[in-house]
Amino acid sequence: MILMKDIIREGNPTLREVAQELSFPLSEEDRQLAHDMLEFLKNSQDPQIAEEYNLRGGVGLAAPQLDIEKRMIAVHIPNPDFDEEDAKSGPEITFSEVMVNPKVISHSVQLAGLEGGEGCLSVDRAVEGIVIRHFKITVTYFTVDGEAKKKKFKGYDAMVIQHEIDHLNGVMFYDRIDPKDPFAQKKDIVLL
Ligand SMILES: CC(C)(C)[C@H](NC(=O)Nc1cc(F)cc(F)c1)C(=O)N(CC(=O)NO)CC1CCCC1
Ligand SMILES: [Zn+2]
Repeated sequence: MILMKDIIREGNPTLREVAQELSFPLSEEDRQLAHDMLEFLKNSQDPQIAEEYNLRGGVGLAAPQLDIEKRMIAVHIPNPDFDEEDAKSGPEITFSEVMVNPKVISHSVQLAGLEGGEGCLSVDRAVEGIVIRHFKITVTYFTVDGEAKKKKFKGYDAMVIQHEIDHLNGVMFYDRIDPKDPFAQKKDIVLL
């Protein structure tokens, strides 16, 4: 199983590399990697397992964070409004998938950012400021079995996916904080 010690931290040059596309069919090794990445996210969101193995609760992970320069990301996004007492609150998990060779093929003009800023499993410090991203994105990607997919994301899910795809291109979240206006007071952005 993937542990925090397997996640490389800022300063490791791999985090600034552009990762390579995978070809299909995936090798057994790449299929195992995909499984392990998604399992890490599920483990990290399980209070018992996270405590036992000292895992930071993660919603997304990109292969370069494991020092593997391949275009593969895993996301396991809880529904912030989920309430087990209220069936109307929707599913517990909004999106859970390993995305191979993901690509943003179009996006909204409208910008957005998480009001509380962002962090990163590879960054052991707080970096303040609004990370400016697209409010809506359309993404093509392949599943582990090589099935081509195209999906639209908006809001929080779109933020997570953009954060992970950035890792495939050597971009860190703080690269997208405007140093002259870190709290984006002068920008027309949707605060999430
Ligand atoms: C860096 C960290 C703070 C751990 C961040 N988690 C997070 O923002 N909230 C969270 C965690 C949960 F477990 C369940 C939940 F619903 C919400 C995260 O996983 N990432 C992923 C990452 O570092 N990928 O490389 C950072 C997020 C910042 C915005 C998008 C992803
Ligand atoms: Zn990250």
